[in-house]
Amino acid sequence: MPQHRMTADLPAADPKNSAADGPATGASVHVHDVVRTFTRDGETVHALGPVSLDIEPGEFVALLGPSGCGKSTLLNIIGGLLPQTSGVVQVGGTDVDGVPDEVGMMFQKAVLLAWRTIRENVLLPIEISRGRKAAKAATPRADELLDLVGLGAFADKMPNELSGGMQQRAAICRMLIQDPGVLLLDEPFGALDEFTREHMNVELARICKLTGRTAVFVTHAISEAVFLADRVVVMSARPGRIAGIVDVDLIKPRDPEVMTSAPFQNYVREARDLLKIGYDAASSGTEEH
Ligand SMILES: Nc1ncnc2c1ncn2[C@@H]1O[C@H](COP(=O)(O)OP(=O)(O)OP(=O)(O)O)[C@@H](O)[C@H]1O
Repeated sequence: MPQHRMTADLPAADPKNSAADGPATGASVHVHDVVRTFTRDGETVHALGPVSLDIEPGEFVALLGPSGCGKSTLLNIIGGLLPQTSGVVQVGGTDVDGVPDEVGMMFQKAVLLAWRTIRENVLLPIEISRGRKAAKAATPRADELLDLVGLGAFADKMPNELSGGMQQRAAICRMLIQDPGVLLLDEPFGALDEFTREHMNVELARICKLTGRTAVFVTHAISEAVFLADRVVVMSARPGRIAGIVDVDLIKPRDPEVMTSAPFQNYVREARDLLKIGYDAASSGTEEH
């Protein structure tokens, strides 16, 4: 990390802090018999499905599965970035056709614009969708969100002055600025060191609990999935299907200490067994192309 970069501690959880209050609850997600194929070198690649999944408003779902099983494909279909080949996808009860207003997305890289300040980056989605005037009017809200993730003092800094974890926190604010009911997160902290990643997961869980938003979180990491989720949806190797679902009945908010507990380890084992079933099914010849 260059020396001029700054770091900031996350603020302690404050139940009274309502800066990220958006809709009272998150939106539902409905996925029914969704299939996605791609054409590669003239051949059809069966990447996903059929997959069916219903996610309740305010629920936190982790999509867990081996590399290439179609997790990102499913997330991008829910987020309207990629059309399904067949099947039905609804967010908030409405068919997905393009990126729904209710959806906010976050990826492994924060991809902040280098020539805009942190605050201006957070305001970018509003500027794109509703213009500069609306973005200016939303400045107090951007500052509230930056406060919420401990970046209040960094609003006027440029992205290259912040550490990777701080840039991801700014990306969380950018995702929340339009008050989306559903957060779609594709390995958002995968590029961060383990300690920062753990902090970010605690922070994300806190924001989701505080605001009641629905979240769909893609990960390869079993313990991360169990730590964050109400339900861990385990996918089999390509073509990705649901191998099974683990209901995680651990009180929230969760402290990282919970990871050493016996119930947590049991959930991890359950998810690992389901992953193994998915691998075995794929390697025994049921995998399609
Ligand atoms: N645009 C595309 N064209 C052709 N094949 C694709 C395309 N996008 C994805 N695929 C294939 O679909 C399958 C699923 O890809 P996807 O990225 O959704 O998997 P994933 O589970 O998210 O993987 P990872 O965990 O490694 O990111 C892979 O075999 C991938 O190569």
